[in-house]
Amino acid sequence: MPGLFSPFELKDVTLRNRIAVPPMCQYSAVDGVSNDWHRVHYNSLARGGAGLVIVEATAVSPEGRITPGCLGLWNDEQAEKLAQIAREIKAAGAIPGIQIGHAGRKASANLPWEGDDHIVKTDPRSWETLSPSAVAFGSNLPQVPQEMTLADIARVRNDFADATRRAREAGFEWLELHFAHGYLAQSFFSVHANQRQDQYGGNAENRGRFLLETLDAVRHQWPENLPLTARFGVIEYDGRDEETLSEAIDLTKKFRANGLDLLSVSVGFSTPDSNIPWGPAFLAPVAVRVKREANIAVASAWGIDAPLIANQTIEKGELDLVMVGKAHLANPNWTYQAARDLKKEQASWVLPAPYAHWLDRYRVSQ
Ligand SMILES: Cc1cc2c(cc1C)N(C[C@H](O)[C@H](O)[C@H](O)COP(=O)(O)O)c1[nH]c(=O)[nH]c(=O)c1N2
Ligand SMILES: NC(=O)C1=CN(Cc2ccccc2)CCC1
Repeated sequence: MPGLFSPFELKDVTLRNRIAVPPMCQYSAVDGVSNDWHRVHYNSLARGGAGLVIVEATAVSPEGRITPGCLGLWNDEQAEKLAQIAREIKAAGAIPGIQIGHAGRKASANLPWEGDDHIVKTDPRSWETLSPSAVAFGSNLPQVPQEMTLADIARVRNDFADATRRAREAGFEWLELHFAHGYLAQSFFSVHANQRQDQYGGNAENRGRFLLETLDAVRHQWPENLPLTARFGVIEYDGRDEETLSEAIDLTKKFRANGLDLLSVSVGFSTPDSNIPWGPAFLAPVAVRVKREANIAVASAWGIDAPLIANQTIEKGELDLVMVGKAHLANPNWTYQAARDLKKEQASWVLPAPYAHWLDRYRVSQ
């Protein structure tokens, strides 16, 4: 059986295969509350056969949203609506995951298809952004954020813990902390964004402190028997990669020692002046290095959407989980298509009975 379709056990959770739908913002919420767009979206992805479906970046507080259209988990109404989505993902045979995060200095932005830039301050929809230091990202996000006080840091850490409790009560079985893509946690780790002189800035240990403290606060709210994971930008492609990777691997070892079960390896996106080597599975070799050197289960994404390549990364023991993003927006049944490409005939292994029964038996076309 192709490695891609082998089950994956992590703590008390078993995924039916090694395919995950990574979090992908839908920018379709009002006041952070999910609606029918999200229900149909996540149901179709779960019915498509992936082993794990991770709900998009969900903000731990109102100012932690990237845009006004982002989901939140800072109140009980949001949690109740998300609980229905968790139930429906599970009913379709996938494990329900959710990513929680804080957008930091990338917050208060227009939807991607409405500018993808900071909302002008005179617009009542805009809000003040927070970051380790008063340093703007630049480019399309020029707003200078407020430097966080120690009280801000403690509050946001508690917001992560509260959102974790709500995620657990909503029935999610896989938690992913958003420590990547230039958002708040990544910014604390970044030499570009973090110029603090206190215990949260300067050397790599200090720049990792917020992430470790947040992991610790979350771990106390998340059940010991369910996977606790993080998506972390381990490389920036900013000319400092060896140093960043080495620091990131050291921090990942500390994450593992403090209860992290898997790392979803990604890019930092902390500076607009990066030189990303876009291409099929470009990040896979970096993920393999993190897996080997930090000795932790890893998932990775970024152009790993050719079934043969995806299957190869699993069978060669390079990745434990493949995250297939944009390809799932084009085809929610990507997993079924991959099963056919890999000649794993039994559609019933990846699709619900109303579809699989007929596809298994009466396929006249190729
Ligand atoms: C529309 C959309 C929205 C999001 C994303 C991407 C896209 C296209 N991505 C990144 C995504 O999870 C994935 O890592 C990348 O898209 C790379 O994988 P693919 O090359 O698309 O398979 C993303 N990543 C993340 O950690 N949290 C998120 O909420 C989002 N949101
Ligand atoms: N919330 C997130 O983590 C997001 C990540 N993205 C990563 C990305 C960067 C560049 C190209 C594609 C995707 C885009 C949208 C939101």
